[in-house]
Amino acid sequence: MTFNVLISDPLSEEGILPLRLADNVKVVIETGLSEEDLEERITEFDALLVRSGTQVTRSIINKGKNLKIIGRAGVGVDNIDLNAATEHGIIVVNAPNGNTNSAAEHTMAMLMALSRNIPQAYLSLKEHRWDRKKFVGVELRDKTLGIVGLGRIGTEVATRAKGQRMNIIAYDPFFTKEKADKMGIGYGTFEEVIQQADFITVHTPLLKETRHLIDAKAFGRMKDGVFIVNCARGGIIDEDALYEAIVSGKVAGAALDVFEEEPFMDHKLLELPEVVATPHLGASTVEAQEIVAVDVCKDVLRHLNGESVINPVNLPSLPKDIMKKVEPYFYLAEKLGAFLIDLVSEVAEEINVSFAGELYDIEVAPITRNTIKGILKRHLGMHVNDVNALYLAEKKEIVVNEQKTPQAKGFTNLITVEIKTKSQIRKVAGTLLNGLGPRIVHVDNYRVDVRPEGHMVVIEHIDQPGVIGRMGSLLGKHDINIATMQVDRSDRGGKAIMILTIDRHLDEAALNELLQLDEIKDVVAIDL
Ligand SMILES: NC(=O)c1ccc[n+]([C@@H]2O[C@H](COP(=O)([O-])OP(=O)(O)OC[C@H]3O[C@@H](n4cnc5c(N)ncnc54)[C@H](O)[C@@H]3O)[C@@H](O)[C@H]2O)c1
Ligand SMILES: O=C(O)[C@H](O)COP(=O)(O)O
Repeated sequence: MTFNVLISDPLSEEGILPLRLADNVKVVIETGLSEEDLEERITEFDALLVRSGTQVTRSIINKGKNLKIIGRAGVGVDNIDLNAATEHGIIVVNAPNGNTNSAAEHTMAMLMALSRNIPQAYLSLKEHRWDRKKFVGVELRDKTLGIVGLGRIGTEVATRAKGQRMNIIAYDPFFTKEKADKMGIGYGTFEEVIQQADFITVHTPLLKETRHLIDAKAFGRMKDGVFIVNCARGGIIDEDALYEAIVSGKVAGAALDVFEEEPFMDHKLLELPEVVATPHLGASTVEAQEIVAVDVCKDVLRHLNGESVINPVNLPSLPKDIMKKVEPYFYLAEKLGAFLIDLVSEVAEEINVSFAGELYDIEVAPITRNTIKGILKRHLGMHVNDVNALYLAEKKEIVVNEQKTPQAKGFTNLITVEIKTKSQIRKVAGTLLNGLGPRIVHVDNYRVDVRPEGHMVVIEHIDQPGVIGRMGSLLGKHDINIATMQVDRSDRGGKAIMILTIDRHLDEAALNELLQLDEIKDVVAIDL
């Protein structure tokens, strides 16, 4: 099978080599497409690769009938409708580490350009003026740099600004006084940072919570003559409020790499001589572009080839060593879910997934996702996947619970899946046997030992002599060969269960005839 990959923003040619070298991938590069063009083109593609230039809207995602993955060669995913992607089961990956250094260096360049009026002075020279008085700057040394958002880039900026002998004070919801002491920088609340800083630089993502984080009210609390730097995202700073703050003299100057609307040709902020600006160049270095493109292309390839990705955005990511521990359980978990839902004859209202034994100590959320996927696929079809399984369960108003216990009833590991409906509770448990693979070991309260694969029949019957023989002859009459059989009972002469694996699907005629046998109470055909 060949996968079609569309690249709709300029990506480093060296960076996309992994895709070009893959023999199951066809790469198409088409940049500058309008939303309408992309809606039309996207239908034939399995993967879409973008930078910040392409707005991947819900309507584009809706049209992406074959779309399996959207790759962002960079950090910010605010140009991608993540909810729409998740609902459609499309995984979004980014390349969060590749441009950290470049963005931090660009921030420092902007900070210095701002403090020493370099762009304005250069322009003046170009216009044949030798003007020294107009461009007297300020030093960075001993000034306080307020950093809002101390993630990858914020941290790198802090290190570099210390080298400029600046005092740093930072705010981030995940930053503590202890961490600040270790880094040798100051810690403050958002209010403290913006009140104490001579220069403020923002390094948060653009989220609902960070949109206009720096607004007129925030400017009002800052020192007079403060300098502002934004090399993160347009929209974190309210541009109208910034304009007013500069005109009023509250803000001495601003260095901006990013804007609320991009691209643009005219911007009122650029009319102000106190503003220095670049057209979103923070990640635009040869080095960063090569790394982000390689990283994202490799993840796209992994996903298309059915492997786990390294940098998922709409799925929690797991470190490699943990993934190695949980991945072997995915198949068992999905099959347990698929097996159980076929035994349930009403709408599932609650799904409880319990993990025991060695699973007690590991991150089981991805295993739960696979169970839910197995359950939902039965009725919702193949488009259910790891990305949208939990979202779809929530949409169907199914409560999903996850539990853990150290005791595994004699097994080294045990996954128990229980489905509650209005009037039923059914459960199945399975284990991964060392060297022997997955097994179903409990169905309701019966003990069995069945490989969860192929064509199966679950028969609930009364424990009476001859029932197995009658059932066997009936299947024989329908030319259905029994490969394995497991039987267990509640008590002698009581309720019992039979699980058969057979060589072909149990057709309706055979199923109905089985139901005619007096001792047989229920028959379910399951194909895993
Ligand atoms: N100009 C460019 O070309 C360029 C290049 C790379 C990254 N960026 C942008 O820079 C930003 C940061 O990137 P990163 O790689 O450092 O991301 P990151 O995820 O490592 O760091 C972001 C930090 O912001 C913090 N944060 C979130 N909400 C906050 C709030 N309300 N107040 C304070 N802190 C908050 C988070 O806790 C996190 O630590 C992103 O918006 C990214 O898109 C821009
Ligand atoms: O979020 C990012 O990674 C940067 O804003 C870079 O954007 P770009 O890939 O469009 O340069």
